[in-house]
Amino acid sequence: MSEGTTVAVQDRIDEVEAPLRRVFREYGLPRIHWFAVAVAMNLVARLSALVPALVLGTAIDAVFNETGAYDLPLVPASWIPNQPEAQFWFSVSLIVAAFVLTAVCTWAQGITSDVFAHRSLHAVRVDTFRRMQELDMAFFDEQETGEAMSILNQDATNLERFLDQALKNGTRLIIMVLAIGGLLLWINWQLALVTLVAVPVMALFTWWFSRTVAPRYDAVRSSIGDLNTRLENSIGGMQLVKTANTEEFETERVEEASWNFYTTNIDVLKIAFVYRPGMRMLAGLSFATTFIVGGLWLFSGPPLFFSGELTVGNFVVFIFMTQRFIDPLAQISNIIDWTENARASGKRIFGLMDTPVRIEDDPDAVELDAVDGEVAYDDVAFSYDGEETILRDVSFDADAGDTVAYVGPTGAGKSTAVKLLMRLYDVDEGAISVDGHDIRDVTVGSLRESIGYVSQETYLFDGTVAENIRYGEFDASREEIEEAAKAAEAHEFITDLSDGYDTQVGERGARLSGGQRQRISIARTVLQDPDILILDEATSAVDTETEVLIQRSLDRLAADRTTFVIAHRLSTVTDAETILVLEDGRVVERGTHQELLEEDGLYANLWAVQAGEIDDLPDEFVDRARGDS
Ligand SMILES: Nc1ncnc2c1ncn2[C@@H]1O[C@H](COP(=O)(O)OP(=O)(O)OP(=O)(O)O)[C@@H](O)[C@H]1O
Repeated sequence: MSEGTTVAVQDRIDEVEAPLRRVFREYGLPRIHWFAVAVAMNLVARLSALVPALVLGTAIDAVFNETGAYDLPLVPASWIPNQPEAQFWFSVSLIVAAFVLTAVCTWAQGITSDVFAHRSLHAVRVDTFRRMQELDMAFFDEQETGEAMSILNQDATNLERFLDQALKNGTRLIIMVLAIGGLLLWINWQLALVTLVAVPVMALFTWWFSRTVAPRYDAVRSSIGDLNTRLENSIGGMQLVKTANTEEFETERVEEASWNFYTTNIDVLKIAFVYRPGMRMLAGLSFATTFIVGGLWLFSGPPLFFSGELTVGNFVVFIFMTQRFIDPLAQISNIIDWTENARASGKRIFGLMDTPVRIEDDPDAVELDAVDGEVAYDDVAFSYDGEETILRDVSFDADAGDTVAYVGPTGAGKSTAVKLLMRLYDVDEGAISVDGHDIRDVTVGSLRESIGYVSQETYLFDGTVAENIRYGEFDASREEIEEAAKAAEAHEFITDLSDGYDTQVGERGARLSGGQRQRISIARTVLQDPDILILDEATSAVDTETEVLIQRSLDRLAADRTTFVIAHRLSTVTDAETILVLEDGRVVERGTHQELLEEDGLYANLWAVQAGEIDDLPDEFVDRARGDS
């Protein structure tokens, strides 16, 4: 038995490892030059931001108190003037220059890190969307639209915030901790140890937080997907909601999904409520201890086990620097927040990207061109879930130009049979061939290009009538579009619309009637001029008058090409070369209309009911259609 078409995206999500490393490797590395410039600018900006405090401390001791020599790290002694007044102005110039440098570099760093993040995410979003389109229909059967939208929108945005904010602040943090830590140790290593003792404690606390919060973020991401699905479903079905008077019911369902989102968020916040103030407290403690020890040192010499000298200038630098050192440390909570959120989102994005594409071109696939339209099904069997067989032993040959009709009770597998021809799903057993080529040996693109599909569920894109007819044949001229519309009996109503072919159809064609939408979709197929045509209950959604119009255009469309018709109304298929009667996934009768009437089986019974010759189907057929048998 085959594994069926089930696409378990959730399983893939669970299997994704180190998603952020992967984002960086696959999307960050190709744009690493932007990141490198951002890091360099960050480095210069952060280091130059330390200069004013350092210069101030030195100036206090050397210029004002005259208790120390004027020397600065990395500044050659020959540059430093000897006179106190000159030293004062030298200090002022350094401080101003440092401020300007910090501002310029911060600006440059902001731009480059934004460009890096947004370009990387643009690529992630487009790749994810492309991948999603490559997945077979089973993915779209199972995946809710809202969930897919939330992966493309929110999850991508979370990654963007990681690449932008988290990396920017993360590098800033590393630079600050290393630079200031080093500087403090250089100025007075003993007092520096007092300040730095907070670092390992904060690191441990952060490690605990990120481990505890990670699974909770997975739940948040999943609950927002559910909420989006709920909203998308309710808004998409607004007509039904209104006519069924179920606004309250829908509100309750949205409320439930929204509440679930709230509770998952609160689960994260419960931990964050401990962590964030905890980090602030540790930061405050570190600052206060440094201040107390340093203050006592200045008043009455080194306290406790400390030794050596601490000048006023040193103390001022320490207080400034400790503040600058502690602030980014306390910001770790935000970085962790962004990172964990992005990690959960990255798993969902890569889970989708890792979902295998099962219907794709064989490496040796050939283009299917100049198609005659011979179609053969050879012992085809298929199941959607790997368990319940939907089609079995389906075999027939259709010559080029033939019309093959599928008839039979609802759920017999008629639509499934034609979907297999378009490779929306692959057969489990047997084979389908076009012009003698197994459809798995030709490119999916060329196969689908040679098939036109008109179904009862027409889908129009938001845009004009002309754009919808041209969809897929983007080079078509206005004349060709109008010719196609005329052949589809649509030209007249289109010219009566307010803007003719330039009339906006509204979302999903909402401003048009069902029959009008149907004729636009037929015009699209006329323009496509396919070699093989599939009409899946193409006239079922319209009134009798429109049906006559549509049927006329369909007959014209079907005239010279191999056509598959699925019809409940048997009067529309009496001319078919072959009628296949499907029941429970098997072909139970086959032949022309006349032959099948003579056979006096299921088809003859269905015909008799539709022709009004008998009032009802025999009970056994009704039971079977109900699924009682
Ligand atoms: N995407 C799907 N996933 C799982 N099962 C499906 C899917 N589509 C159809 N089925 C099942 O396959 C069986 C055949 O469905 P199909 O749409 O081919 O029948 P049909 O003969 O075209 O019915 P109808 O005349 O009502 O359109 C049904 O039992 C249906 O529930």
